[in-house]
Order: sequence, then C-alpha cells, then structure tokens
Amino acid sequence: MTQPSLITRDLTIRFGGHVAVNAVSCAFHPGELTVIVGPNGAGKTTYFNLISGQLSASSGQVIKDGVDLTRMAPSARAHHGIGRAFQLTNLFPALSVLENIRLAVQARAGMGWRMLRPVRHFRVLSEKAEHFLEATRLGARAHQPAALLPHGDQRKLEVALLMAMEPDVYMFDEPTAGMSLDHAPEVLELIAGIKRDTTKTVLLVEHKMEVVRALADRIIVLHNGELLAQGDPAEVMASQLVRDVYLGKSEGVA
Ligand SMILES: Nc1ncnc2c1ncn2[C@@H]1O[C@H](COP(=O)(O)OP(=O)(O)OP(=O)(O)O)[C@@H](O)[C@H]1O
Repeated sequence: MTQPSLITRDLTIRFGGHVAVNAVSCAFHPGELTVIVGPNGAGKTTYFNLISGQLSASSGQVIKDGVDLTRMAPSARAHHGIGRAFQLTNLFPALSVLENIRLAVQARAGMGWRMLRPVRHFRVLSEKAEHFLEATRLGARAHQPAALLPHGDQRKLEVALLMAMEPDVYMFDEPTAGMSLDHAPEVLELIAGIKRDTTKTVLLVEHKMEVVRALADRIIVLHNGELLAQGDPAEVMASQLVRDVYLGKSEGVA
C-alpha cells in the first residue's frame, strides 16, 4: 500500500454546543477513490470544508504529504495540492469556456512555473488549456460564454477547471446533483479518468448509491459527525450497523 497523501487526525468542529464533526481520523491514498456517505446532517460537507479550509477545525489536524494544513487558508491548501470543485459562481460568466480554463491554467502556473520565459509560457498555457478542454469533451463549446452553457456542460467545466489546477487531491461534493440522466455518466467518466491516474487521491461526497457503486474503491460512513464505518463499499453498506443508521433516517441504501 502507498503512503497516504491526506490524513485527518481527530478532526473536530463544534458550532456552539453541537459537534458537527467529531474526532474523525482517516487516511486517503493516491490511486484510491473514497466516497463519503451518511444520512442528511451526518457532517459530510462540514468534513469536506474542514479539509479544504472553508472551515477551521476546533481541534485535530489535516495533514497533506506530511505538511500540517490545519491552520492554513483555502488558497494555501490549494497551493499544497488540495483541489475542490465548486459550482460555477466563482467563474467569469462572460468569458468563454476556453478562456476560463486558460485562467485556471494560468492560476496554476503562477504557483509553479515562474521560471519559464514569457512567450514559451504563453504557448504552454494555451496548449494545456486545449488539453483540458479536450479531456473534458468541451471542445464544441470552447468559444461559448460560460454562463450560457447547459447545466451538464457547466458541471463538466467545473471538472475542467479543477483538472487545470492539477491538484493531488480531488474533492467533489455531489458532482452529479441536479443533472439529467443523459449527462451524469459523462461527468462520472471524467472522475473515473482522474482516478485511473494512480498519483491522484479522490474524495467524493455522494448520496446516490449508483454513483457509489460505479466509482468507489472505499467508502467511509459518517453519522452524527463520527466515523461509523469504513472499508470495501459492498461490505460496509451491507453491515447491520450501517443499514440501521440509514433505515433509522428512512433513507434507502439499495
Ligand atoms: N455553519 C454552521 N453553523 C452551525 N451548524 C452547522 C454549520 N454547518 C453545518 N452545521 C450543522 O452540522 C451538521 C452537519 O451538517 P453537514 O451539512 O455537514 O451534513 P451533511 O452530511 O453534509 O448533510 P447533507 O447530506 O444533508 O448535505 C448539521 O447538523 C448542520 O446543521
């Protein structure tokens, strides 16, 4: 087994008297896609926010390749390779798909390629942007304003922007939420492609069991902010403890 790229150690956050994430210790490895499941209010999104830095932990640690990120801002965590997909609100809606991807590539380049000469720099940026455009099958939409994309293509553009940042750890929160059945497989195939790169660690929050079945190498189950179970998806979902938690919340696990 490879070394974990990401570890949370006793990660905890309290909102007043409510402990939304309670001492969650977990390791995530390159080449592995872990789906985080649990009933509504279990703490999944809060756990994600603690890893990406949108929330600060009350106690515990977030460690990436041996570096303690716990007190870092989201941008510093991104610099250390944590990449989280967000809905398109932070895009430039009037710019084209290709221009948005190029900006993401440029933001990434600002982190690591300062030594390149300007002309070569520009060519490399453009080639990289084209690469991510094609990889996400958005070529036909290259020159359309991002704001005018159909919903399914907007979700693909979110994946393209994340890929352009070239993170080590990819984080997706319900990546097919609100998508039509036609488009969901395309986004899932993009995520499956990322997972085939054995240097990448992928974390996914997901409710849909068909998505869990299609993509998960491993699942972790959160319940009342605590880590209830982890391991092989089929085995964990079949366990009585996990079934009780879901049935107790009247949510199907079939
Ligand atoms: N900023 C906050 N202030 C107070 N309570 C919060 C805050 N953020 C989350 N919570 C609470 O923490 C708990 C976990 O919420 P969270 O959104 O992480 O759950 P979830 O598992 O992602 O749920 P869902 O599947 O419904 O999205 C909930 O009880 C929620 O009300």
